[in-house]
Amino acid sequence: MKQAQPFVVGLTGGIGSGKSAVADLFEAHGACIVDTDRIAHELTAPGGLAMPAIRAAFGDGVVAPDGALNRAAMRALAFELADARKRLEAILHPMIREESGRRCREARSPYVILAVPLLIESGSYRERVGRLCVVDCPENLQVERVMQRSGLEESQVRAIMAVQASRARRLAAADDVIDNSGALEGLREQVDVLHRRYLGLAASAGAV
Ligand SMILES: CC(C)(COP(=O)(O)OP(=O)(O)OC[C@H]1O[C@@H](n2cnc3c(N)ncnc32)[C@H](O)[C@@H]1O)[C@@H](O)C(=O)NCCC(=O)NCCS
Ligand SMILES: Nc1ncnc2c1ncn2[C@@H]1O[C@H](COP(=O)(O)OP(=O)(O)OP(=O)(O)O)[C@@H](O)[C@H]1O
Repeated sequence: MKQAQPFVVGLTGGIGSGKSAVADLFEAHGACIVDTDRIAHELTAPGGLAMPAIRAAFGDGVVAPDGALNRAAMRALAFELADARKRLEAILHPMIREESGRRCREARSPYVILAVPLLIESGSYRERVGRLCVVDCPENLQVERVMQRSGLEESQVRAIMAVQASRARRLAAADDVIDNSGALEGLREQVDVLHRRYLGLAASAGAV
């Protein structure tokens, strides 16, 4: 008999909005998490499947001595030159799509959280999800939190935000919105409510 597929909930939000913090809370409820940022990092780790193509496209300057992607060098290229970003995405995105699809199919929880920063921007992910959950906070908080976490300058964070969907566009596409404009503790209760909702949706969809 064919194995039922888990119900897929797409989780998105701008850089630093709090997707990882939210995903951790869903995981604590037993949901499988498929995180495309994590897959992108795996593909670009030492020996990563994407590294030969990245080296061929951009040269040794974007490769660290251990063979991993030199993320700072690549970031400088990708968020300053649209053409470089497109070439990087053309290498990574098909690999990320394939691997995230495989992980979703193999997930064995009633619903799976598919965390994708560029979900709104990408039609192929929207087709894949049964529900779209957006983590939202004001842009100045995104900037503040990313600067604190990564040591990037404000202009660097804003350059990344400039190539992402706007807050308004994300909110317009959302089925569910998690407000992360307050303290981290405020997330738990919102995730509890959504967890129950997603269990119900998964059951009606006939997922495992
Ligand atoms: C340019 C790179 C090397 C910079 O690495 P860095 O360690 O600084 O960032 P990291 O990968 O952890 O991503 C952090 C955040 O940046 C944003 N971001 C990353 N890539 C992109 C992109 N192509 N377009 C818009 N925003 C992006 C997302 O919000 C993401 O959560 C890296 O982001 C990358 O390889 N990007 C291309 C792959 C991609 O599109 N990843 C997004 C997930 S599908
Ligand atoms: N409500 C909050 N209050 C204070 N700090 C927060 C809050 N939510 C998230 N953070 C912090 O902000 C940073 C970004 O959060 P998180 O990594 O969850 O976002 P993200 O959307 O996954 O980011 P990215 O797009 O860069 O992967 C982290 O350092 C996190 O600990």
